Amino acid sequence: MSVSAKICGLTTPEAVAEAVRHGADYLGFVFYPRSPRALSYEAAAQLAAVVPAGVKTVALFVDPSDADIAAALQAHAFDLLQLHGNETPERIAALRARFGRPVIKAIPVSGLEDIEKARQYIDVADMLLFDAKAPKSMADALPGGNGLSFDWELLASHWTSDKPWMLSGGLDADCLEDAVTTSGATRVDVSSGVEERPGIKSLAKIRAFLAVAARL
Ligand SMILES: O=C(O)c1ccccc1NCC(=O)[C@H](O)[C@H](O)COP(=O)(O)O
Repeated sequence: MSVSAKICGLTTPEAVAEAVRHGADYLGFVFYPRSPRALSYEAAAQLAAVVPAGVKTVALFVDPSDADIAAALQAHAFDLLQLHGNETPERIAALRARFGRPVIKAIPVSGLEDIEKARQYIDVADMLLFDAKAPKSMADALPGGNGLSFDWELLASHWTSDKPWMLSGGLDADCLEDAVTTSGATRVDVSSGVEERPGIKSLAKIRAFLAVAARL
């Protein structure tokens, strides 16, 4: 059994092609202006246009307006929406209904209470993405893409729902096997761990990450 993989924060045609060639299942495009991976809708649409049908394109937002999502979907028919902010269950239900796209809801995790809080999204999101919550002391933290991990054991011990979920936060080719074995994840997501520096993906690290995912 291989583990499904999402490569997030892609910014160049070369990185998109490498991720597709080596078996990524999902490709994420970040629409959050403060991110070093942020793209315009037009730039992301150009990258996504060459992605083959079997690979899902994901448009990532933080507390978007309806107009933000409409503009992205007008530029390209992204397959899924990923919401990485403080979106409520009601907001997610409304966005799903309006835009007809499956929603991945990111859940920031630092402790057991965060796993419990995720339950409120089970009925409205199509998939959950458990990501590390940045500590308050990290002044320049983003809502995601910080290269931080959390205690993977929390998921194995406390997450009991059948709702599809992804493990995220601080993953790379070196820790992926341990992360998957410890958490029980069957889907994983990475950004910083396949980069040379923030916003610049490493083709070699993408290959190495996807090779581990494929053999797990
Ligand atoms: O990647 C970003 O810059 C980003 C900015 C704002 C919200 C979310 C963001 N990324 C979300 C992702 O899906 C990342 O892949 C996830 O947080 C894991 O990141 P990393 O720990 O760097 O692998």
